[in-house]
Amino acid sequence: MPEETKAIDYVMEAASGPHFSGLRLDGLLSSPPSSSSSSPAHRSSASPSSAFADANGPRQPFVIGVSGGTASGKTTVCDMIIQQLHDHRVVLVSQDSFYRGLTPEESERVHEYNFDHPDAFDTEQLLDCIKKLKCGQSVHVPIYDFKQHRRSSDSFRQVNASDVIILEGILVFHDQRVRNLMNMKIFVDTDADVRLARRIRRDTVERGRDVNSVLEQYAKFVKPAFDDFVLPSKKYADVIIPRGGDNHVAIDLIVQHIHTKLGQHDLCKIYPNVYVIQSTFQIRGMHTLIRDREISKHDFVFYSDRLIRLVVEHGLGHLPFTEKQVVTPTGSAYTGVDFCKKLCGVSIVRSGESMENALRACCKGIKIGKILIHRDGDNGKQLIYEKLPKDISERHVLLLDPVLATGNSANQAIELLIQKGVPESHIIFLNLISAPEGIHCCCKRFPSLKIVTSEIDASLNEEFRVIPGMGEFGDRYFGTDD
Ligand SMILES: Nc1ncnc2c1ncn2[C@@H]1O[C@H](COP(=O)(O)OP(=O)(O)O)[C@@H](O)[C@H]1O
Ligand SMILES: Nc1ccn([C@@H]2O[C@H](COP(=O)(O)O)[C@@H](O)[C@H]2O)c(=O)n1
Ligand SMILES: [Mg+2]
Repeated sequence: MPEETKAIDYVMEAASGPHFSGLRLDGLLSSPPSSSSSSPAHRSSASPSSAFADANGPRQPFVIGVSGGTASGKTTVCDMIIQQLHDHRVVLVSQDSFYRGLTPEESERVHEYNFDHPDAFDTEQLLDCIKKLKCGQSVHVPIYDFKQHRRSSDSFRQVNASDVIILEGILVFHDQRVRNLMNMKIFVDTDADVRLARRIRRDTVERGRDVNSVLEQYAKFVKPAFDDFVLPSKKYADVIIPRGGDNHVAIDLIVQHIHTKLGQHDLCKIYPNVYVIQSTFQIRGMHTLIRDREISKHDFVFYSDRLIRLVVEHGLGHLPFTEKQVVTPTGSAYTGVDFCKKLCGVSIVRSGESMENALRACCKGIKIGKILIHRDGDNGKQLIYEKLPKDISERHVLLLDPVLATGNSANQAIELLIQKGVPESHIIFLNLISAPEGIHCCCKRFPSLKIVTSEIDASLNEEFRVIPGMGEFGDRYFGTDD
């Protein structure tokens, strides 16, 4: 297959194959999403907040390299990707920012300076910057002035930690050490005549050049360096985008791919029945509020309720449905689906009761049973009280508990439901946050159980409390923590 005509999905495949396995990609490697034929819900997952921390320790940002000849549309493509990744934190770092300053002699004879040679860049500084960003540190990126051919001596651009780092520039694939930091490499492939025309327009309008100097520089340095350094680095690309920013299909596919890579928590890969709701800045904002120890009780309840509602809605998406046709007021037929009727909720008392209102708000007249697991003394003995619908074995059960910590109570509750005749696969356990230990505990014992959560936290501490967690949810929600 000629390189120019490489189908985007073919190169995508290459990107997620051996290339990725060779890199540290904690939590970013994904498996294909699974969905049951009767369940319209999509597997999606983790969040901006989990880009750096997950069950297996720090998670690194996703680094994308974008290369291509001058004026091929690199910056334009990056801007489009950033726009479409609106619910993730994305930073753009340009290789141009790392142009070396010129010596006075070089400045005097600037027309003889080759800005397209790899030596024109301070690659050590670029490497240092990307390495720091990968570790979650903020960096100061130089500001380069194309009119003066120098960096600003007194100002920098502060670039903060993010989920996605995009590094763009004509020679970002030239140095192997820089390439090795990238999780995905994109080459913007635009016809040379088009590039030259764009460059003339851009450099005369934006970079203070005249047409003659642009053409001279192009013939003397830009074109030879493209042939010697830029074009040979195209072979390192995972994805080649013909026509740059005009290629909306390619950009959509790239964005989808990045979403998938960012959206997969490791535990979701290990346990295909674990679902983490798709994170947005709204969801992250709500988590930030309810985890804040200083929040008022009123706000804690308000934002918990909002989040619980989202988890419940997502959980309902995993229920089976039947096809249903209705006639609209225009007299036309609309083919849709009918909700699953054989359904009930079961809350694990007491904190699970905080989720009952959201369930009632979503499912009119739903029956809700209760399970109370009571520790009897210090000998590990537990008493279980239950009040469950009589026909529970015929129902799908939404089991409610806002925090999954060790998984012990959840396992007892699930065991009881199974004893009552509920098939394991008919139980959906809904919670706001889950500790990895709890997920392991429940999913190993009940592999057909589904878990829907809004965030997976880092771990449990020695006191078996979820970290960072949100404290005693029931006490905070019902106001008994004073
Ligand atoms: N698809 C396009 N159609 C028309 N003009 C474009 C297109 N892509 C980029 N340009 C213009 O061409 C110039 C170079 O694009 P840019 O994205 O800055 O390229 P690069 O970063 O590769 O040098 C800019 O002035 C930009 O507005
Ligand atoms: N002082 C400078 C520095 C760089 N250039 C040219 O910029 C091109 C790279 O930027 P793109 O956005 O086009 O990728 C490169 O080809 C250099 O020739 C310059 O003209 N003056
Ligand atoms: Mg550019």
